[in-house]
Amino acid sequence: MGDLFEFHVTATDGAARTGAISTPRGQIRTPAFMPVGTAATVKAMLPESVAATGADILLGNTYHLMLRPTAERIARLGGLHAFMNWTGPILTDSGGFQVMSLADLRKLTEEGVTFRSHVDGSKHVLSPERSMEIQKLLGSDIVMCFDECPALPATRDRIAESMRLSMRWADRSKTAFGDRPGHALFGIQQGGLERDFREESADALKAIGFDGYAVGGLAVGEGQEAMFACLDYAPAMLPQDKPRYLMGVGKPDDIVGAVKRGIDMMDCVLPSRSGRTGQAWTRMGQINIKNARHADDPRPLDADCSCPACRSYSRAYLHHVFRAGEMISGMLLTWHNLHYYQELMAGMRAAIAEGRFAGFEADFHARRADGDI
Ligand SMILES: O=c1[nH]cnc2cc3nc(NCCN4CCOCC4)[nH]c3cc12
Ligand SMILES: [Zn+2]
Repeated sequence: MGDLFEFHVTATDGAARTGAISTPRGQIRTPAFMPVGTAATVKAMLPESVAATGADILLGNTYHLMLRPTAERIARLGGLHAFMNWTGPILTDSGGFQVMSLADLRKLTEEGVTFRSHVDGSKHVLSPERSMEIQKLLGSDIVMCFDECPALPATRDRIAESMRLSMRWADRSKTAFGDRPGHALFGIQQGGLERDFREESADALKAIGFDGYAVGGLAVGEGQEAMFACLDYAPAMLPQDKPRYLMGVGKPDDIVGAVKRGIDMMDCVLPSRSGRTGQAWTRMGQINIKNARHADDPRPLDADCSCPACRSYSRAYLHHVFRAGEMISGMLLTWHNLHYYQELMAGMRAAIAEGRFAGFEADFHARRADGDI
């Protein structure tokens, strides 16, 4: 019996890789996109619908679940998989990123972060140890280290100080995580856009040793050009035989550029959040379905898309239900967007396996019109 958590690269094309992560709850085909299931649900989707889009793994947010319904209650009810009826792998984040962006009255020390819930004002603590305890109670398959992600732009001193704190927290996370066969702990590289700090962070993480490595500290306002410039060197600093996870990314063209640079896993609220606001992502570009010009259009969003929205509904219908504020509007566009994202991942996996990623990338950009279509 091999390791319960194992990553196999089956083909490479330049820096791009394709393969699979085997876990006790099933395979994760890489490169993989993880839909975000913030409060134990991918908003507007049934779990079986999320599976039908081709997603192998979901992301759960520790910050939200620890506040409501609490990790202890989810554990008493059998863990997050049973609770939300998702039998595949789940990755949970550590809560560190969201506590800094969502909570009130935060106080950050070497120990961790104390804060008040944005839900009911109750006081809470997050630390490497408490984050590991929460993620264990949730039963997640891939656990993220508790880290600090500095907002950009930031001075080199601030970036170095924050990165070194995150590395001390990574060590404490690993100690608190312990030895849990079949469960993985991922470290998170920090260092902003500073090559030397990225190297120092990668070295620190490799010395501790993790089952996978995330590239953190990006998609925080630096812009695509600066993010790609960092991805031109940062992923290669991480072990090539372990999964590399780029956190919080992104738009379809961000995703193609990240996979090109050696990223194996990504997550983003964009396809689901923008689906609820009427923004459809397609192989031809973006469609804002609320725009009046769709009111009489009998065509589907994308005639080549096999999702339920494109198979059975016109742009005119989607325009109507969005304008009328009907619940089906968010359901259909979320499903389409998640389906499109998974189709993009499947297309890249096949292209890398067949050594034609450059052609895939060229075709991806050639198809996309600028602006609304
Ligand atoms: O270093 C990190 N450590 C732990 N979690 C993270 C999460 C992160 N999420 C983003 N970006 C998210 C950007 N989203 C784009 C769509 O709209 C919501 C924000 N960057 C991130 C960096 C980190
Ligand atoms: Zn569709």
